[in-house]
Amino acid sequence: MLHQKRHQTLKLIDITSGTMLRREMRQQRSALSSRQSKQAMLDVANIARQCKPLLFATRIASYSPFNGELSPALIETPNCHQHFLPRVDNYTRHLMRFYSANHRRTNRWGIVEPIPTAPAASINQLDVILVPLVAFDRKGNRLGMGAGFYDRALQSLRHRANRRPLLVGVGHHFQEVNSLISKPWDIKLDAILTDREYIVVGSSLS
Ligand SMILES: Nc1nc2c(c(=O)[nH]1)N(C=O)[C@@H](CNc1ccc(C(=O)N[C@@H](CCC(=O)O)C(=O)O)cc1)CN2
Ligand SMILES: Nc1ncnc2c1ncn2[C@@H]1O[C@H](COP(=O)(O)OP(=O)(O)OP(=O)(O)O)[C@@H](O)[C@H]1O
Repeated sequence: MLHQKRHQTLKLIDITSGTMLRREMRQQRSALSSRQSKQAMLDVANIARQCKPLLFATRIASYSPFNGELSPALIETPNCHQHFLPRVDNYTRHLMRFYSANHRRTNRWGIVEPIPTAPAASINQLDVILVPLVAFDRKGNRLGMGAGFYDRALQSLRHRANRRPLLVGVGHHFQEVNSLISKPWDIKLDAILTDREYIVVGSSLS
């Protein structure tokens, strides 16, 4: 009951303040035990089998989880022969790009990222981008870490309808909220993959 009340409150907070929602969700994520995180990792891999674009994709950008993010590490991508990871090149200029994941190091936040000499991928060379998130809604709105790295990195997709990567948000089911306010710079997700379901945005099936 208490849990339900808290959940309802969260959904209201969401409408007024992304900052508070972000803090709540990040706390909830970090509070998961390692057993729960491992189970969620197995569950999301299972659900990902319904995501056909992932099975066929040859170039995929994913992320190396930190801060309680749901790990995509066990998701099967049988046709992927080029794997990319994000790297923040300039924190103050909010510059993030995707680079080949073949050689990696750990950065100042403890996130595994490609080394400086790794080849870069332009956004349109990618088939699927697995996007980490702090909160999401079923309309494809996403709340991230709050630095605008993904929104800026993906902004070229704003007016591009064809030949664009599929943007698949990945998060725990409890990171869903009723409705997030869409900001002018936000790039919407095409789908969301959780440990419980694969949600196709705009599909009545989801
Ligand atoms: N797994 C994963 N990798 C990712 C991202 C992500 O969200 N998830 N990013 C998506 O953006 C980029 C990293 N973005 C980050 C944004 C904020 C903070 C962070 O911890 N900020 C501190 C305060 C900043 C500081 O002074 O270091 C904080 O929020 O407490 C870390 C990474 C690139 N790689
Ligand atoms: N394409 C853009 N051009 C200029 N500024 C942007 C752009 N995208 C985001 N920003 C700025 O970045 C800041 C953070 O945006 P927002 O709160 O939407 O981040 P987020 O979605 O939580 O983070 P991220 O995109 O890194 O996952 C905002 O203040 C916004 O002004």
